[in-house]
Amino acid sequence: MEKIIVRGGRRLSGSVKVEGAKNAVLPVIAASLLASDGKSVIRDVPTLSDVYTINEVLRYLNADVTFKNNEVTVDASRELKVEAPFEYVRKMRASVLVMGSLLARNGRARVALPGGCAIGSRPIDQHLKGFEAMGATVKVGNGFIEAESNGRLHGAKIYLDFPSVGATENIMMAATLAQGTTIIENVAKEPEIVDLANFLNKMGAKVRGAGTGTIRIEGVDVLFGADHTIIPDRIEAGTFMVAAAITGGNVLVRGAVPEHLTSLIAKMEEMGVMFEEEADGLRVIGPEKLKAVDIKTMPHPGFPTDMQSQMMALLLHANGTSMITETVFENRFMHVEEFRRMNADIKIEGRSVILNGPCNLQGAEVAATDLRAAAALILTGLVADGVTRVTELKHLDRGYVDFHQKLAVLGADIERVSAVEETPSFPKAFVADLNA
Ligand SMILES: CC(=O)N[C@H]1[C@@H](OP(=O)(O)OP(=O)(O)OC[C@H]2O[C@@H](n3ccc(=O)[nH]c3=O)[C@H](O)[C@@H]2O)O[C@H](CO)[C@@H](O)[C@@H]1O
Ligand SMILES: C=C(OP(=O)(O)O)C(=O)O
Repeated sequence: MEKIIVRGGRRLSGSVKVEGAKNAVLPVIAASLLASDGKSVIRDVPTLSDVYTINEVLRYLNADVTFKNNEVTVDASRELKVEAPFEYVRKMRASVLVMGSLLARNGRARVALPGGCAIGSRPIDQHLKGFEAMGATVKVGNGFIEAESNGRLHGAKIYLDFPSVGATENIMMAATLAQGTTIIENVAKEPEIVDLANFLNKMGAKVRGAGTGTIRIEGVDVLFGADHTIIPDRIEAGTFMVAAAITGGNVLVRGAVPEHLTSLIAKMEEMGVMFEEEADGLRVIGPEKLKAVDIKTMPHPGFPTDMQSQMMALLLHANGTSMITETVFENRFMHVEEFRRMNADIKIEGRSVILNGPCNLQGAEVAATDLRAAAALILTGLVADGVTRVTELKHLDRGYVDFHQKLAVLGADIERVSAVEETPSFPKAFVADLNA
């Protein structure tokens, strides 16, 4: 088992480069399965364990995939298999995103039921409702969901009960090859949805309205491989914005797109953090004293749930009482107990957390409960008194490339070691192109 060891007390300065977005690249790779002709080239792909997993899923399905120098190429022109087994879905829930493409290409898809995870039960009923509206029959049994259509899917009018990111993506992908027009209402508006729509349109699809509440897709007969560069990761950018702010530092987050980060910037400004837009990114200047604020997570353009735990770390260090309300996931407060181990004054009340800062944060051995919690605990370690040891780094490696090394370059006292010897080691994500 590996650990990240942080010694608190350093102000961060310098610049850090943001990778391509995990939550954009996973659906884009899944969408590349729709091309029965030509190769897709996907650029700025981060070396994350989730990317290796989705590549494995595509290979299992009979696509030809390479991953080198942050570039994924996919040739899905051969006949595809229809099944994504549990071993992949268990590792990464986003494996269910191949379902829309497979159903559209093959008329059949069989994907292991994802089950719950550390942040909630995460059903996929809205994805399935969309497939059914387009003419598929959906059956659930023996741990699998199977969707089948008698011939080609047809266009439909679909209203999502909640603007689910995954359901919007899966239905969009399925609708690209359907006969006729599909209109999806109350869709997710995240920048990753727009990135997926842009990729699909480069493949020959006709998708309009991505980024608004209604998406309209005119089905086409065939899609082709396309060349696409993934948008920068707004959650990684946000995590480094918090790292700068919590240490009272001055950091240029290169590649950060301010329009993707409006709600986070607004909240951090309320806390006293200063921002300067520069040609290649966003400069973040932390104040001497941070002010407490209240936060409620919401679908985009509301405050992102994927920044909730990192902001909790920042608010533990702010002056006053704050409340964080989580409305997107039912159980995304597992990290609260770990923060308590670091002497945080924090309590859960229903879907909210109340915290009183500034806490006299103390280094401790803590375990990451999910990927953003991993980052948040490390951020807390940057200002805690003494040494913080963070374990369960498999979560971190799903979403951050070389996180400790990037922080070290900014001046943090941080290292990653194997737990037994506590000697330096390299994370999986640092080993270039495991799949080459
Ligand atoms: C790979 C990826 O892009 N992951 C992101 C995606 O996850 P994901 O696509 O899983 O998130 P959704 O937007 O679908 O889920 C949001 C909420 O809707 C519920 N729901 C969803 C679908 C459904 O059919 N039924 C249902 O009830 C979920 O349980 C959850 O409570 O968006 C989340 C919300 O911004 C982010 O936290 C994740 O980082
Ligand atoms: C919850 C997240 O991802 P996933 O949906 O892949 O679990 C995340 O990126 O914070």
